[in-house]
Amino acid sequence: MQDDYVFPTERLVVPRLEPGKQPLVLVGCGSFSPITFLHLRMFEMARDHARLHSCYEVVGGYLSPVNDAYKKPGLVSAVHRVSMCELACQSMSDWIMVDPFEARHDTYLPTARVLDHFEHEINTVKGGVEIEVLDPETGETSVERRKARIMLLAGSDLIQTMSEPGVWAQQDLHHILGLYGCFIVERADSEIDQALFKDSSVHSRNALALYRRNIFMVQQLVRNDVSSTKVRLFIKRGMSVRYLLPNTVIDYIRQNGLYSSDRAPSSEPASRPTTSSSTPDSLQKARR
Ligand SMILES: Nc1ncnc2c1ncn2[C@@H]1O[C@H](COP(=O)(O)OP(=O)(O)OP(=O)(O)O)[C@@H](O)[C@H]1O
Ligand SMILES: NC(=O)c1ccc[n+]([C@@H]2O[C@H](COP(=O)(O)O)[C@@H](O)[C@H]2O)c1
Repeated sequence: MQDDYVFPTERLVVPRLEPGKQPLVLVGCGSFSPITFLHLRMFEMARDHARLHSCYEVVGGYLSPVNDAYKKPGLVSAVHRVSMCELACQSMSDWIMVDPFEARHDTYLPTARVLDHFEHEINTVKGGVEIEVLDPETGETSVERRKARIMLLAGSDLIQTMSEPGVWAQQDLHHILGLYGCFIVERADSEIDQALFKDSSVHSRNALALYRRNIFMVQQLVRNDVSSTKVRLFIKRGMSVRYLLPNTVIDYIRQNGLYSSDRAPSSEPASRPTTSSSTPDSLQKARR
């Protein structure tokens, strides 16, 4: 990891928590090649869902673009993907941040390790997040620190892969779903089979059923089916992608000539993870 890395915290909000609510930080892991409006919208949907239907209040949101070593087709260099995510957040959001830690790491990082990084930075290094506390007797407010819950934010296609063999290490699933949890935004072409979560199903011993209470399903009340794959295809064909992603990102893509040819996405050398079965190659094979 490079020396100039600084964990971004400048957009963490300081909410006045209602009684019984706990602070929550959402971590969106993905390729973001390129980032679309739907990726940003996922954070808004999850924040509403948390406020209305859970004991959590979102205090921060992070995009964590995957490392180049993930080698997913269509992945342009992490330098570009991080830049596009930063442009999107700067121009479109006042609370979503980009953490380049995973993208800049020497090797691919399984999602469990990425969430550990957020837990470490927010709850160990910072000692938690700031929240506003109201003294009911005096009516005065003060700011105090509380540990934040860290959760993964993903689309329903990702949670489906959690029951596919070879994509996730079992110990990672127990770690991600048991220790952290996730907000899952439904995706048009990835209907969730509820049997995945039922104790009586054949999946009852798997992590999805075991930690069902830590998995929050977020309905898309206004369906948006945009995907990075479609955006890349449109650009390659010379078609318009306006209103599918921020103009700042469209300008960046044009200036850097991204996605217009089948050029290899990155020339950076990638080393392999050795700690679990979740190697980039095994993940991509399992998902083909
Ligand atoms: N239209 C969508 N609805 C719900 N979730 C989505 C949608 N598009 C992306 N996501 C989710 O956003 C996260 C990050 O997306 P990522 O860039 O990895 O995938 P993607 O947009 O499907 O890209 P690609 O098309 O390159 O596979 C993933 O968890 C994915 O499930
Ligand atoms: N074993 C793992 O940790 C594992 C498996 C599959 C996807 N992921 C993550 O999910 C995110 C999205 O991946 P896809 O773009 O392949 O859906 C990426 O950040 C990737 O690292 C992690």
